[in-house]
Amino acid sequence: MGQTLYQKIYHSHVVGKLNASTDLLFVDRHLIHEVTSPQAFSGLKLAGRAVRRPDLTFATMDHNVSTQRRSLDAAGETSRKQLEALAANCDEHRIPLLDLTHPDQGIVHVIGPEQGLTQPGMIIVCGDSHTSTHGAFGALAFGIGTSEVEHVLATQTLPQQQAKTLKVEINGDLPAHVTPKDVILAVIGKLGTAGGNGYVAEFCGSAIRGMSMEGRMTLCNMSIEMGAKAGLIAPDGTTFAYLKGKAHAPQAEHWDAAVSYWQSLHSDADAVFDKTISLDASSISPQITWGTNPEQVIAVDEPIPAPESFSDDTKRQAAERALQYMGLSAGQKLTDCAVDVVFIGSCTNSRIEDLRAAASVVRDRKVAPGVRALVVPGSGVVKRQAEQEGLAEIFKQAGFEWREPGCSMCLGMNDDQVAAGQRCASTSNRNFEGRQGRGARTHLVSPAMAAAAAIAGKFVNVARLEGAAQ
Ligand SMILES: CC(C)[C@H](C(=O)O)[C@@H](O)C(=O)O
Ligand code: SF4
Repeated sequence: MGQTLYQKIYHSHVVGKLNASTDLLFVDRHLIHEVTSPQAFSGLKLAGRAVRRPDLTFATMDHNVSTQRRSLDAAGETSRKQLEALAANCDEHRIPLLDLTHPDQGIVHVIGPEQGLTQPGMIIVCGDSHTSTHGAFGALAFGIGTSEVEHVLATQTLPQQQAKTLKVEINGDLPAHVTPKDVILAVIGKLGTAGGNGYVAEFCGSAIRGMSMEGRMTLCNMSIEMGAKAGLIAPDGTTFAYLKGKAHAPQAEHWDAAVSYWQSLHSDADAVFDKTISLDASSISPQITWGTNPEQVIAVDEPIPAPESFSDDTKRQAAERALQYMGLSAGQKLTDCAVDVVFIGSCTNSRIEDLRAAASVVRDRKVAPGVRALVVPGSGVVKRQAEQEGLAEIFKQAGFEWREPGCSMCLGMNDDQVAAGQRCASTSNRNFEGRQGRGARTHLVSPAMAAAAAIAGKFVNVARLEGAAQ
């Protein structure tokens, strides 16, 4: 029987067997940031151990940084301490760090691919759940806990058990204005936030093949939001073209050898998946979440479902509670709801293509009065490119704030928060209670939809925004 892509990568990394079901896997890349690494380094110090492979470990500052000004203390005392600890640990163990003075600093899941650190066939881990993003390159990438971060720092290996395999097949053409963000929200809406529990998902089908690397990253980024351990896409010409020439990508004579290995990284025709779901791309409309988990999602023109429409008790109760928290009622249309804040950013949607999509909606228009709108590029590389392409100017002219790179308003860990009761159109990946600040109400959307909301001052189907570009 053939193997799935996941199984191929898993098996090629086994360096030891710990018991009947647990293997020890070699880790090719360990990415670290300021939030989940300090305790791991303390543990290492207590045990008197060194970092085993500082050359395979890479750090960036992202969660706690201020995107308003480049200073370690700009987002408060706790942030400053964590950022300083990261800098000291990287210095002591000779780990490369993209700090606030580095021109390429940015969100960990944006910088990895950009620097060519993320490559097909690798195992990539990070103390961060959205490490699944890197799966877009055909790497097995997943988030780990702080004690596992310590284990990887000390040994460059990780004990693992094999996950089940889930195939998510998406064929057909996406309608105009429907983006990879809408696709993954629709998949989560169908599968539920627990539907992927215990699985590694592989996305395939003609709609996936047609996506850029940025789009594939958006998709894999949110595979954790359906409970999957990781999301994967087999590498192809699009992947190779993206990687060619990147700083850490294989160079010169190593390139061809790497590509010929990468070409073997796909699920065999006779591989058997434990579960399969499929979706027709042409049936997907722009999506928006109405509740407090990413599964509570609808097409933007649909009415909010009634809690009674859920047959499952837990889901019904979750819907009731979500409506209360969100200040919404069943049957209401989100296109009748005003927005207070628009956030375009996060490791889901802060790459150049996301900013291009948003800018094409914003061009020659103005942010509606009373709406606070910000664009936070995912990295210094994205920021520079957006400035060169004139996108930054389009945003600023329209009344958006144009920021420095970082996680920003994706989560309330820095100086960007949504106030209690305010409604935010956000391109991030989580709409949990309090995620963007205590009492904040988050609606997850694509960059184009967020941009349209900023202009209209309320949620609107970007396809119907008068004279919408694209
Ligand atoms: C802070 C970090 C541990 C967390 C994660 O693991 O995902 C964060 O990035 C998030 O998005 O909630
Ligand atoms: S941008 Fe948001 S989701 Fe991504 S790593 Fe930062 S906090 Fe987590």
